[in-house]
Amino acid sequence: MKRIQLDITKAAQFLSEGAVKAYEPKVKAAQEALENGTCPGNDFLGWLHLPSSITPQFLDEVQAVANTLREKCEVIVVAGIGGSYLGARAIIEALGNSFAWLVGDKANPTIVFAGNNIGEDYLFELSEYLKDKRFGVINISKSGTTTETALAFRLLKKQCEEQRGKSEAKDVIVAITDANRGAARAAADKEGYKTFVIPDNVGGRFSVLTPVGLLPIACAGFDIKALVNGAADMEKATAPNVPFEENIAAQYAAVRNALYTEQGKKIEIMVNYQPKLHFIAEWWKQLYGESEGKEHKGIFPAACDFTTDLHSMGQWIQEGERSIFETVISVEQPAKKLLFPSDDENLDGLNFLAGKRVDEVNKMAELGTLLAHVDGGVPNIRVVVPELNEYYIGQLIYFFEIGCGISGNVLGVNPFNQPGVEAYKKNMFALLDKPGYEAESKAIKERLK
Ligand SMILES: O=P(O)(O)OC[C@H]1O[C@H](O)[C@H](O)[C@@H](O)[C@@H]1O
Repeated sequence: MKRIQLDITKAAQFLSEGAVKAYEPKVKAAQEALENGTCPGNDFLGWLHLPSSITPQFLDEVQAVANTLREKCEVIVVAGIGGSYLGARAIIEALGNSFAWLVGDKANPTIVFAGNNIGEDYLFELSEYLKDKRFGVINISKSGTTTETALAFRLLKKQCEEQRGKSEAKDVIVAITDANRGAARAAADKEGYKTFVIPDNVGGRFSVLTPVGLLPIACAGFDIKALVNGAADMEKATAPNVPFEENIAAQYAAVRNALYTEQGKKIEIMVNYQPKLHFIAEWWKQLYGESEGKEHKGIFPAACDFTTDLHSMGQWIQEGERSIFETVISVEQPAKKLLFPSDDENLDGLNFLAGKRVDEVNKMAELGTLLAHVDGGVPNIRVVVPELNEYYIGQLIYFFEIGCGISGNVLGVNPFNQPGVEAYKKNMFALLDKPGYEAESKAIKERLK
């Protein structure tokens, strides 16, 4: 099996000589602190050796529950937000057919997502769509109290029970939540749902290799053993004993910190050339954004889909403020093969491409863009993925997780908390007159007068 590769040469050229190497001691210290559990947030390190500690028996148990849902449901609604949503969606979309919901795939259930917004139209339209479907629900929330998810789940549970009857609904609703606390746990215990526990020491954004990601991914028909294998191989390849030059997570953490502190590159744009990777970037944005954006520090993680966004954001990237760098996920081999046909009339002038694979054009777009953006002053990091399958996606996931753990420690923040996300919730509850928020309600309404 191949390994994901990292090429930082087109980023390092923007830095002073030896700048990446200069980060070696800091990166080593960060890795040791993670390994020894001496870093800030050390009660959230359960993800660190998760891939190598998942047993085949556990994966069999997840698969068995997935098989039951697959048998009994034509649609499975995955309810969750943030870390309880993005990993599953990222992997399912990266591995799936781009038109999954249109192709009438009889072998696999349709997976849809809810609980990640409060859009009334979204929820109404979802419930309309589900009306004549045999559907099940995976209710995912680590805290078990997240409003968006709880709201969607209340609607979905009611609809599922109305359509299938309470006792059958019980068999197609699964909860993934805390072992003891939260409303999702209370409902699961009362109704007798099958449950999986999100370990206390695995934070939401690091939880994709727990049942949070594994169950929906298995339900979609993908190989969770290969996924975990890929992650476990990357765990080995990025272990603290791997020399700095060979450790791609250490290199990634070093180069992005060097670009940030030495060159003032405050925005990292994750770029893909395969539309099905869009949600990998969404997952990555939460991982790095919530981990590093605190104490008024941190690189802002952004994302673009190329070549799509070259026709919109391309101008800004080429010539706007020079505060950005790019991290490109480059897929070596597409899964499918499509050749450009020749055309006798050649009205579009594209006969020079006849007989070439579509990917050959995509790769030249990628190379041309890389050179243009580097010429325009945008440092470029390339993450090369051999192909999009479960094994390499597993590698990619762990690479970004460990890279994030190291990078956040090098930056000097606690990468495993997210105190800032509470501010909007407090205001929202106060504005909605949630019981227990009486004083806040009064204060916020004063401000709005
Ligand atoms: O899994 P839950 O407890 O429902 O949390 C879902 C998400 O929402 C929170 O507000 C946090 O910002 C995220 O880190 C978390 O992943």
